[in-house]
Amino acid sequence: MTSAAVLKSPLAKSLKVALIQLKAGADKTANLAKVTKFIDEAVKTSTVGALDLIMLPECFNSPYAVDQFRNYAELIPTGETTSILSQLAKKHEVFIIGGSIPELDGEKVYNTSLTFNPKGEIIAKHRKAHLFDIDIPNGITFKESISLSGGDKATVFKLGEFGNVGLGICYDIRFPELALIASRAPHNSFAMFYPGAFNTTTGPLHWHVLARSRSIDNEIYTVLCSPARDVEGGGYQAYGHSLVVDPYGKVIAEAGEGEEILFAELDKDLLPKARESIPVHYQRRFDIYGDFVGDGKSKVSDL
Ligand SMILES: O=C(O)CCC(=O)C(=O)O
Repeated sequence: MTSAAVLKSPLAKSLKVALIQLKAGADKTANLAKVTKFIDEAVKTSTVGALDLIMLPECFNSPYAVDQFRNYAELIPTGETTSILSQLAKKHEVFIIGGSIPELDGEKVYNTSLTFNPKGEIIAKHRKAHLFDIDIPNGITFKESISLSGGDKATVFKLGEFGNVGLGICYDIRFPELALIASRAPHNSFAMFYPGAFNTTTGPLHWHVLARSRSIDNEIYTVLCSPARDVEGGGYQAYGHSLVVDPYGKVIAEAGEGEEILFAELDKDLLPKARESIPVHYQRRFDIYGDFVGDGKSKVSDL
């Protein structure tokens, strides 16, 4: 570890974010109108000053249901959701991490997250790589692979002047490798963003622990945006609790269970402080456990 390395933050400028924790129903037009309303409101009511980035939850334009994904799936970039998010990013001159939507590509459907820059251009596209196939007796059974295909790359991209970030979707957070790839050289990301819809069984068990673990493992920010709980709607019950965790692993912002806009500021100076005081970032022993990033074998999207 050199002091020069410690002083250089991968986050060049503090980042002001809003997470939109909304409830999506069966009516896609209503879902998209709600997104527009919430984004307008976030810009107007921000408690952290002018926003740099707005994030949406997983599956914000459709129900989260394996028998519904194909009905709501859109082509990218020609579909209506892509077009609406692009216009909103441009109108408000912010980055938008567009949660995720079902994407149609040939015969396949993916769970896909797009990021737009303040000009409304797509700068990242992540297809959920790890599909949520679980079976917890007396808890929850879900099998995304019935109707979805998995992506085949880790996603890391440049968030303009702020620096690099990594992107995963929900169940992807359980696989620490994506965050490790993003946070290590040559990518040196300052944060992982995960739109996610945990549920009322695995949410209380793992949501906070996983977010804090990704932050502590890599000394980065971890940002999770969930749909709101939908008790009356009766379908899949999202956990809520959208979350921002700092590079020490401390929760700095957390939503409740209902619809809400959560604001947070990612302080650029905290990240090098965390790495300086607990220098695990510089103490890794790839000579002992191998180096799947350094050996060039990881598949990462182009920046
Ligand atoms: O990992 C979990 O417990 C929940 C994952 C999930 O809901 C998803 O991948 O959409």
